[in-house]
Amino acid sequence: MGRSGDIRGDTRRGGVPGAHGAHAEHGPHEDHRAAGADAARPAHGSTGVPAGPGGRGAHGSRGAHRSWAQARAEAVALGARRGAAQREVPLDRALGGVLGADVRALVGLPAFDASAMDGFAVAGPGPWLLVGRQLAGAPASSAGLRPGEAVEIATGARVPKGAESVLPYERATTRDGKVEGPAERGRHVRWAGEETAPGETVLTRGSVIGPAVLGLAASLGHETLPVSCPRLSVLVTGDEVATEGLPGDGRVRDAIGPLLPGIAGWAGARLERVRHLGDDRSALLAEAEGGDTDVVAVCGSSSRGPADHFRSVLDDLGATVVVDGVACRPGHPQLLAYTDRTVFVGLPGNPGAALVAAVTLLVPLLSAMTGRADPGRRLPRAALDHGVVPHPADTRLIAVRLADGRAVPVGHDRPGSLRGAALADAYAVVPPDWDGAEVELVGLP
Ligand SMILES: Nc1nc2c(c(=O)[nH]1)N[C@H]1C(S)=C(S)[C@@H](COP(=O)(O)OP(=O)(O)OC[C@H]3O[C@@H](n4cnc5c(N)ncnc54)[C@H](O)[C@@H]3O)O[C@H]1N2
Ligand code: MOO
Repeated sequence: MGRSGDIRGDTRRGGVPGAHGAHAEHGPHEDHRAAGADAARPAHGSTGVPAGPGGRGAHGSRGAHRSWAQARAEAVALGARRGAAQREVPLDRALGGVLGADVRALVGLPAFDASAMDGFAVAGPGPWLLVGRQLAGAPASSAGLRPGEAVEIATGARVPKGAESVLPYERATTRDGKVEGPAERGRHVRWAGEETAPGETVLTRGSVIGPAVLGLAASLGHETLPVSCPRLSVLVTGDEVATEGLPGDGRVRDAIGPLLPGIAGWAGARLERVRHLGDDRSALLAEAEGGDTDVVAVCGSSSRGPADHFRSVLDDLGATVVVDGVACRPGHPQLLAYTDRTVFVGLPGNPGAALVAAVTLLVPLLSAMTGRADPGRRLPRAALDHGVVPHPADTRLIAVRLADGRAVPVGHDRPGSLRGAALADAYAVVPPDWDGAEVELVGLP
């Protein structure tokens, strides 16, 4: 509804008559939030936003909005406190996981003295009498070499005892069963343990298990790796939310369930299941109470409407609420809470806002649970279109493409839409006091 999704209209100063950039991202329907949402907010947050009538938000809030940076910091701190169970996973299933413990070398690398070249292993000064051949995988003769002797040797073959170097073919001359050439003491042999000592720590907890990690682990003799992987389940609420078919006539397709497996995997977690509950409070309570995962994300119940039961369910569970509202646009209705068993994250129902909330709370939480760095925070700062207007109180997250070191808004980034995010490489983080300097970027998977 309302204005075109063109970013020029949405974010450039003066692009829309009378529109402030941040406010303009909401359609006319939602414009009550431009003026009213601040008043409708929970009581004083760190952003200095005034409370609604009676000192509480118009929604009867009990909490205070966290700044966007504080909210992320809270999620990281909670994730680090909770951690995640680790289990031994066979190498062929560990790709993409996160190491739950340091990995040590079970053997030194190389594990034996091995030739680094095809040629001749030689002992003492030359010329050398050729006494045999040593191929890779073959046992070395126990006698070894005496000074003045050589064996023809293949790359990767065991270097016999007594040999001091390998003379590559291209530097050797052979005549009458003898070898000559400029052998250099110690050269062209990979000596046992010279690269990695036995017992040395080669990888640390929190490292992402990529292909090279798997190869390294195998070369060090590991069959399994300690993988730490928080388990996430998702509860999608909303009677209007359908899982198939064409949207319309009051029904929307679930756009959050399909994006969360990728978010979870990116953050080093595993999404166990997505359940659709309608607006049934008792079902939400039962699922939240009986969950067997480390983290439960509840979608579409983060506001204070008549069918938003998440807060009262958290009350019933005796949960401690850490974050109740974040001073960011979109995505301000977000929640972070925990019980002894479970961490809960509340994502707004508007899909574009849900993705912003996911990178604000869920990804930092899950990555901190495994001790890994937040995958969204790998990008350097970038210059941003100066036409972007900051929100007076909230941090804006603006979908951008990255080109030549600049962040270029892609538009289409209304809270209810994922179109902008689908086109974007990252969100540009525009704090309320933005002065046009380079902005932080939060990468998207
Ligand atoms: N009086 C106020 N009303 C609202 C405020 C406010 O400050 N004061 N904030 C608005 C904002 S911002 C958001 S975001 C939403 C968040 O509300 P909920 O998390 O409770 O979500 P719902 O109300 O259930 O849904 C919002 C919107 O999103 C659609 N939806 C829900 N789930 C899905 C899904 N899985 N996939 C696609 N679309 C979904 C739903 O149909 C609604 O259109 O509250 C505002 N209200
Ligand atoms: O704009 Mo709401 O902020 O859609 O989360």
